[in-house]
Amino acid sequence: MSTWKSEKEKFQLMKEKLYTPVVGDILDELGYYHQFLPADIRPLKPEMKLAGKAMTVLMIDVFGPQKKPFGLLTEALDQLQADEIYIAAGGTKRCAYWGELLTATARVRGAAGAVLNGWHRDTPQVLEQNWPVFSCGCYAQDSSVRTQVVDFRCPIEIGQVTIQDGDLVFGDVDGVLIIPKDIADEVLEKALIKAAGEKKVRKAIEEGMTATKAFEVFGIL
Ligand SMILES: O=C([O-])CC(=O)C(=O)O
Ligand SMILES: [Mg+2]
Repeated sequence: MSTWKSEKEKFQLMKEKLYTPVVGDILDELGYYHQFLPADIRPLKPEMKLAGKAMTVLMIDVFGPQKKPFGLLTEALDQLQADEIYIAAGGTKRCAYWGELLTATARVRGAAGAVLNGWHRDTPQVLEQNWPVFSCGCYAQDSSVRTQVVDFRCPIEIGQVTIQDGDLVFGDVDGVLIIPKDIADEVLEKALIKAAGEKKVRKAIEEGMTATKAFEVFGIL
């Protein structure tokens, strides 16, 4: 019996009660050592948080005008589902992979956010939509003559992490974690327990307990 009644409630709970450090600790505990995306993938604003299911997107470099500009980009966007996160990788980051109009398209479909192993552009127009975008930073160079989406809902890799379509994506100011779908519920239940434990440790320390004693008593740091 899980702590949440629906997927929606699960993602809400993740955003309210969990933070990436505590979930990363549980993944380590279970032997999953390579689940954090590289540290240069950051939220546009520190308070942005995202939790949802990966909708994976594969990009490549192209050079010059294309027979089908952007490749399968619009098709990928138009089949995004509620609570999914558009997560794109591939190519050598020669241009923006995301912007104002892509944000609007994904947002009105109920998608939960975007994660790019690349740049975004239209920063003020993305920020005013108040919707979580995580990227390597901003750079306005256009994509139409430099990249294409060649596939989606296929495996992708970012840094040391392999991401399958449907894996859980969890992001906050400290980074972005990929939680493999087969172990996600176990990881989240354990993380909720650890987060509650961390609160107790902090309280004990604030009331005078030494770090050594706290670790001995609670086994958490
Ligand atoms: O063309 C792009 O790379 C993205 C863009 O400007 C937008 O979404 O508005
Ligand atoms: Mg634009």
